[in-house]
Amino acid sequence: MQTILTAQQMRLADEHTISQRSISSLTLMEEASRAFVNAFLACEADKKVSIHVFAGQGNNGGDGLAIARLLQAEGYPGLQVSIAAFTGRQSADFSVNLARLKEAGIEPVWITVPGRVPDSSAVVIDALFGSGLNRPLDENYNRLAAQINHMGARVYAVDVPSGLASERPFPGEYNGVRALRTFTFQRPKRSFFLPESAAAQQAFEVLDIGLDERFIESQHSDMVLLEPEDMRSLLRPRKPFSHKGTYGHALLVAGSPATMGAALLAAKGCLNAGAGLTTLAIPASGLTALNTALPEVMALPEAEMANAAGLARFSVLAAGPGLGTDESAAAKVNLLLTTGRPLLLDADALNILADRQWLDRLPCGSVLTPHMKEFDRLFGPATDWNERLENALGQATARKITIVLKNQYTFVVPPGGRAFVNPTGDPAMAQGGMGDVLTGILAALLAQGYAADDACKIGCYIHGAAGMRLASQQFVVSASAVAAEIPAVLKHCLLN
Ligand SMILES: NC(=O)C1=CN([C@@H]2O[C@H](COP(=O)(O)OP(=O)(O)OC[C@H]3O[C@@H](n4cnc5c(N)ncnc54)[C@H](O)[C@@H]3O)[C@@H](O)[C@H]2O)[C@@H](O)CC1
Ligand SMILES: [K+]
Repeated sequence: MQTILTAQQMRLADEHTISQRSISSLTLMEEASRAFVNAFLACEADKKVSIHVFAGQGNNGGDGLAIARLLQAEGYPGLQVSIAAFTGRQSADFSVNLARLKEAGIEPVWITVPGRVPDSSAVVIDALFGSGLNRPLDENYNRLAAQINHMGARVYAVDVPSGLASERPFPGEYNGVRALRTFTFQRPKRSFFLPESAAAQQAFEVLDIGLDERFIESQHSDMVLLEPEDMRSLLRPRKPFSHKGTYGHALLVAGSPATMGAALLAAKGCLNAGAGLTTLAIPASGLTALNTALPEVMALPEAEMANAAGLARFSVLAAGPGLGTDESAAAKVNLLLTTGRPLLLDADALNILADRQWLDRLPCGSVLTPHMKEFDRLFGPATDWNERLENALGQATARKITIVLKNQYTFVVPPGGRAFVNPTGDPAMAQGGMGDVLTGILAALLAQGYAADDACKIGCYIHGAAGMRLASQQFVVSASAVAAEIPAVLKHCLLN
């Protein structure tokens, strides 16, 4: 796991590293700039490309000037450097790098009043502001950013796209530089995981600049990034002499006559993520489809969904995919709530909770898997994703539940004030049924005895990893293909 730092904590990590390694901040800046240049070389190998570096006067600008000098030494002749100096003072390391730039024979252009910038460059390096940005861009910088965006160049941002705040995007429409790619130092910034950052960058890559990892990991943070190694330590291998009873019995209450596919997808996810037994509670009209498509899965006769005592034999109770929100669906959710046992609820089960105001009946230890709209219906509207995430952090702790807030980067939010960011997934997975498969996977992991937070971390990770594996070969990835890929992904996560 990687702790995601605030801008202030990042500064402390810089200072700590500088004193611990007995190096100057200038040396660290040079190392960061070298790391940027190495990553840049991999993307822009043609040395004849025209490059325009836009630098501010802080340390991000200092990086920009060092990068320009290093790129010239790498043999890129077509370099221009512009320094935006509408306001503000030069940082000490900026000043030294300005002198070094001039020594290297590069004379920068100073932009002190708004005007037209030359727009012929194929590549822009954006080093106006980095993690020091602490207020929205004013009109001058906004205009410059608009001109850069208008150039149609391939924009590489240094550390942070200029205009994007590191912790949480500023309210309102994004008015900064729009980067193709950000090369960010040591850690992704917290705002990169919030969907509003899509306006500022298409992708980011993290560069190790040698900051002290022990110091970074000792910092308190409300956001932690999951990594492949976490799966290896969380996942448990199948045991010798084990049998189907060892791995739990999941009940999935799902499906309606028109949406039986959702129930089947959830059941397929559950089977493939290793539940010992999977039982589906579906309307009778779905039985033929179930027996044909998934012969391993059992069906619970509808009459048994009226008796809470009969549910005691299941090790996990899950509901939602394709369930509908009518009276009979609500009666099933009501029955599950009366058991007083932790529940796994998704999709329509969440809508039922919201519509009937049953949220306060939810037992501690439950897991909810809403996407944005479902979350807002349950917990109230939010003006932006940061507010929504903070609400999720508060709700999970207050209600002692785990909220899986789904998005490109899904947030697993257990009680305790930390959101675990899932890094896996691919746009090829943007298709109906994905959430149903995730619910089945989570049910299987809970049935196998994983704690709710661990089940959600593993489940989200392997679900996205399955999609990524398939997307490396395919344009689009279906939900049933993701479910089918899960056993191989689990094996890979355990072994690697
Ligand atoms: N501290 C270090 O040792 C290192 C810092 N590095 C670089 O330093 C950057 C951070 O540098 P700084 O802290 O100097 O900050 P920036 O260079 O991001 O910004 C410079 C200054 O601009 C001012 N400012 C903030 N918002 C503004 C706005 N909207 N309009 C006008 N002025 C505004 C602030 O006073 C800020 O300090 C990182 O992003 C990274 O690129 C790297 O060189 C690695 C090492
Ligand atoms: K920048």
